[in-house]
Amino acid sequence: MDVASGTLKPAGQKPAALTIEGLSLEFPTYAGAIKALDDVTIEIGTSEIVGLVGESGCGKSVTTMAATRLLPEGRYRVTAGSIRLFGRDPFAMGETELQDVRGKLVSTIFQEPMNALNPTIRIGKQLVGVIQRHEAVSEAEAERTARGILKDMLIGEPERIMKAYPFELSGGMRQRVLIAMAFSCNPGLIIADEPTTALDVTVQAVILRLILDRAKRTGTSVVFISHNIAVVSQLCDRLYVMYAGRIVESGPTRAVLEAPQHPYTQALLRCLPERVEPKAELEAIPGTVPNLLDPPQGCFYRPRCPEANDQCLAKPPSVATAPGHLVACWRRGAIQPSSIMSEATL
Ligand SMILES: Nc1ncnc2c1ncn2[C@@H]1O[C@H](COP(=O)(O)OP(=O)(O)OP(=O)(O)O)[C@@H](O)[C@H]1O
Repeated sequence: MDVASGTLKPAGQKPAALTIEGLSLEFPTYAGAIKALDDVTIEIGTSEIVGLVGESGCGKSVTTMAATRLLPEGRYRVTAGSIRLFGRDPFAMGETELQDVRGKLVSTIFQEPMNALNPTIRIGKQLVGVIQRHEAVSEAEAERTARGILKDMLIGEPERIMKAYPFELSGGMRQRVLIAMAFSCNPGLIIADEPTTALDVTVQAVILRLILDRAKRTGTSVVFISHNIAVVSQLCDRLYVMYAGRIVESGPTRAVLEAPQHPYTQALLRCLPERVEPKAELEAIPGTVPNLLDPPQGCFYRPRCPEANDQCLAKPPSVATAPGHLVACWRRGAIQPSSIMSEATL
């Protein structure tokens, strides 16, 4: 099954970059199990640019970290579902295979580049090290590749940057270096986990564009993770909207923006600062996100949802409302979606 579109794929087609089907995952704690993911289904096709959006703590990072086995081993339990990275099960991989996959097939760009760079080693040496770890090339060749990718990241003086230590660079420059590192082994999939949240707004757009442009040129799939639906909408072919560990809506970006069906997606769009008049008060979604130790019965958005009724005491199934557009809501269509988009200024 092609999970994204609900259609059958022709036999022999290349496996998707990432397929997650019905994944449920929890963190056991003394206070009980934190149910971080519940029945999450996601598919990222080859060369596809996909956004994963939702409020802080909804499970965006846990989803992709589970897929790349970056969650702390022994501290979580997968209670249902499956993951395939380029057709392979990451949970069936040994440490060597896993190291090979991370870097060669999948690279993650995190929010804080300082944590990902070694502060005591010059940038050039780190970049060359990454390239040589994954490709049998000479040091001179790896240096040439490193310089080329840095130039691609609009770094005017790659020589100077290669000689620098991480602390000598601005936050934006460090993030460009990390992006260069992520692309340096031509991975099939890049996971960009809030890569610009720590940067100035002016730098953010440039960095996101750099990732997108390079990915498009190289045919790399990208998952952009963000709490800002406006930001990812400008970059992605498809969107997944997450709430309290569940995917509540997914579909082609245009369809989700122009006809959002889930009251949570509609609320996210209403709360965009971009559509608020200058000096007007910003709207917020009333209520708070549920406690994942003890989530509410049925639809997790029910306690905050203005449309909820007794039917919402049962878990809503994911239903296709248009080709590739899936919504998990009993009350889908209860609000006229067009009224939201006509107000929004995306
Ligand atoms: N190692 C862990 N141990 C216990 N709970 C965890 C662990 N990692 C994540 N969680 C919990 O899992 C839930 C999902 O977290 P996650 O980091 O995926 O959210 P997120 O949507 O990426 O949020 P943010 O936008 O703030 O990064 C949260 O309730 C979080 O507290």
